Amino acid sequence: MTFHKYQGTGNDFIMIDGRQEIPSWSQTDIEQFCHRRFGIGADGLIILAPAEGFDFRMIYYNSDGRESTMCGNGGRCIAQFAHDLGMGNSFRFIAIDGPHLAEVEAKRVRLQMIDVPTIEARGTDWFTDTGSPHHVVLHPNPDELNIVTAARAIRNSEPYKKAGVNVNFMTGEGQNWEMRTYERGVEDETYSCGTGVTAAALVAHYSGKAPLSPIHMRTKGGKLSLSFEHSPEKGYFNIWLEGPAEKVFEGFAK
Ligand SMILES: N[C@@H](CCC[C@H](N)C(=O)O)C(=O)O
Repeated sequence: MTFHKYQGTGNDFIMIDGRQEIPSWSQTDIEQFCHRRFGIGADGLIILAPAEGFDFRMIYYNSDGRESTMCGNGGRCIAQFAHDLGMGNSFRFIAIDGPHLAEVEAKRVRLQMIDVPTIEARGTDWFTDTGSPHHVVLHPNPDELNIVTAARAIRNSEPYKKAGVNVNFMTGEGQNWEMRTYERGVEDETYSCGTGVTAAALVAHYSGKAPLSPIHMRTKGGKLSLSFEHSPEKGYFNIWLEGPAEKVFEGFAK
């Protein structure tokens, strides 16, 4: 099979052009492709497939080989992939959480995220769904945290235990924030998470610590920005995630 490798702020994906044929791989196959020692290595695998009425469909698998919910960095990378395949500069595609718009310019991609009507307080933390489920913790110094231990304790507790959750630790004020993310389905820290940045930035605004859009979020793999509008009736809407996305290499795997 021919594959392409993309990264968006260090969140990395195996990208497959499924326009002619959609591969029918097992969970074990995909887990093996994503393995960083015995495979190509990636946080996830994405298939660009045809979709009637849209430029393409995004099919996303976590590195555990299971199909999952929306991936924001994956959505930005697949738009860059579509651009590199000669499909244009702006796209309307369908993903598991619904339609998305994306705009590509000079290896930067803006992706419209789904509306987020609600953010729930969970003790002193927060929960929201930005296409994928995210638990958000305001933490004074995420850099000093043993993130795997801290995140797994939350991920494996109620109410998340069965379906899992992504866990984010963030700090900052005003328009400049930083965060670290533990991803469900990778079951480890990743360098960045687009739906996680979206969740964290919206929580920063909702909790009153970041009154203005856009919010700039530094992740382990680079900076992403989130712009949005908010009203008490609708919650968050017109949400755009922006940052770098690029092809790293392509190859052939047996
Ligand atoms: N890396 C992603 C999130 C991918 C989905 C997540 N691991 C889940 O299963 O919820 C992103 O950039 O949003």
